[in-house]
Amino acid sequence: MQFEAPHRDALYDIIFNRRDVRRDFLPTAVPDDVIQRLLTAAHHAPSVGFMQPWDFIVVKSPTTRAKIKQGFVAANEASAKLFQGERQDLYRSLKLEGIEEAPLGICITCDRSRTGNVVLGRTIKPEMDLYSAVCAVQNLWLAARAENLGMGWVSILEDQVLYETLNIPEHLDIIGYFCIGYVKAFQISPDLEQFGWQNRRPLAAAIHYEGWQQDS
Ligand SMILES: Cc1cc2c(cc1C)N(C[C@H](O)[C@H](O)[C@H](O)COP(=O)(O)O)c1[nH]c(=O)[nH]c(=O)c1N2
Repeated sequence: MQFEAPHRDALYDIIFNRRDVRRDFLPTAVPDDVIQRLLTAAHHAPSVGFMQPWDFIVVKSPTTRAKIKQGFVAANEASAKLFQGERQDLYRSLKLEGIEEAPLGICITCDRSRTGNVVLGRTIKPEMDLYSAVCAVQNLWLAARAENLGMGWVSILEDQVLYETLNIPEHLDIIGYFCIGYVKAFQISPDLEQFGWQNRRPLAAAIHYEGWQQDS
């Protein structure tokens, strides 16, 4: 298949308009066929040795989400204390999850033992399976945006909370917990930029031609 300009433009629109969404969620349920499309997109991510090390745990129950939220609250309090003075005040003012507001949660795990010990492409760099699972995250994020669904990554959470609440087998690694739902509006720029936490770095500062230059 040869893609034309409208396909290309649509993909770039999705990439540039994807946001980490933690506020403005609507309670509208995400239909099962939409969830299936999202997970199919995630499942088509690249993976080292074609390991497909991910699993997807779909969470809809408000009771389960309330338990996960409790875990966030504890982790967020501990995290806030790591910042000092005004920075801590700013941290505390940020909305960093939408666990209870978003009607859908998805936990993505990584089975590092899937397909055996010696995996094509992971022989030298063992972390490649984890990176593969993160590729599934990004597919999910972009597919969600294409469905006009907001999605937010919640990493301010002890893994143990997810192992216990979601009954996740110990041999799986936890990649992340994601809040998903329709939203009132998508923000144009990242919340962390809007609220003065961190600006986008200029692209030029991130590009290095022919190797790392002394002054970069
Ligand atoms: C691995 C990882 C983990 C987290 C995040 C992202 C990623 C990649 N981000 C979202 C992050 O703050 C956001 O992506 C950046 O601020 C850029 O904003 P946009 O994603 O472009 O809207 C995030 N946001 C948040 O509110 N709570 C969180 O716990 C996390 N954790």
